Amino acid sequence: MIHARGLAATFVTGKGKNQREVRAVAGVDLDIAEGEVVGFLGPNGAGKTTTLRMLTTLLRPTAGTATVNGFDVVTESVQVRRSIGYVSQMGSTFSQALAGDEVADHGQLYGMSRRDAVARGKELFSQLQLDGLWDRMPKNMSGGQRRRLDIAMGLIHDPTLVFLDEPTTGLDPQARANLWEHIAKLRTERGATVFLTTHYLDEADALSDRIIIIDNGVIVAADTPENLKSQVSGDLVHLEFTAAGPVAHAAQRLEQVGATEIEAAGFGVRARLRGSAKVIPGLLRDLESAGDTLDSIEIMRPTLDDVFLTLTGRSLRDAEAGADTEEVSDEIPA
Ligand SMILES: Nc1ncnc2c1ncn2[C@@H]1O[C@H](COP(=O)(O)OP(=O)(O)OP(=O)(O)O)[C@@H](O)[C@H]1O
Repeated sequence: MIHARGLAATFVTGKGKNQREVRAVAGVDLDIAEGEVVGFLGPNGAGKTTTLRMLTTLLRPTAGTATVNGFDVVTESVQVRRSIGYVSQMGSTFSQALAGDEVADHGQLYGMSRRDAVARGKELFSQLQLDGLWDRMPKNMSGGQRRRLDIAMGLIHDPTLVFLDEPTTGLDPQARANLWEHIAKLRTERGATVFLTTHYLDEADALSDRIIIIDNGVIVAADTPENLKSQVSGDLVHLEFTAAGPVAHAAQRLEQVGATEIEAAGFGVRARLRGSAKVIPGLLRDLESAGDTLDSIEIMRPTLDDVFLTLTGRSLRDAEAGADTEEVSDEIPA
């Protein structure tokens, strides 16, 4: 479905002495099979949107090659565009038109007859829980409804491959969860392949068969969420005692059972521990028989943020905080 080799995009920004090159995407290889839901994850400015724009033919690669649905993104851009659905980060519904008309117009742009476009649009409105909103202006819809309308526009011509750029950004948790359901159904009910960018770790985890992590324009990992998380060195275990006394003993016991990254502070100790479900009961018995009174215990399974931290040495949230926030021009090549 999608194959890319050495895909790269470099932008030149500024003028004269201030001119500089930004390597937004620095040689990306991708292979995405039919029916996969792939989450493309990375901090702000990592190169997600730029990669997506190259794959959807909105931006010409500086180097490398890519085929989408068997068509070359540079020499067969028209065929690529016709065969995909694309829902951009900004959404596409700004006009004063009624929602249903916009969706049907969009279908006609793809060569559908008005009749087919309206019929298909109505079907999509019903599937995306937009019933009754055909004659409403998008500006009078809620954020979640507008995002689902964007998705209806992206699906009107029945593409088998759908690109979604940050589909749930700005939505409240309930609207996000609702959109997740619809995205999951794209595959289960329509057999679509979905390539979505996000910086929500929970979203990537919940929706994707496979996750591709990009950082500074380079892919740093590509695997199933489970495999990625199993690379992280164990669960995070946090033991809290009623006094400082037992902390040193607990840290020692944790070390003996193979824990790493042991940190003791105040009345507590935290560490990474592989197979914690098997090890913890014995450890607790030992502590109890030594008279160490435990106040609380918390065991946290590794998250995709831990994966990002292991791979890059930074937390995804810190990476976001330090992201390049420079204003950029929007170049769409001829
Ligand atoms: N048209 C442009 N001109 C100059 N620089 C650009 C342009 N588009 C993107 N960039 C730069 O390329 C880098 C990657 O940007 P991109 O939008 O692909 O990141 P992203 O991972 O999608 O980020 P976000 O999560 O914030 O959408 C950033 O440093 C950005 O400033």
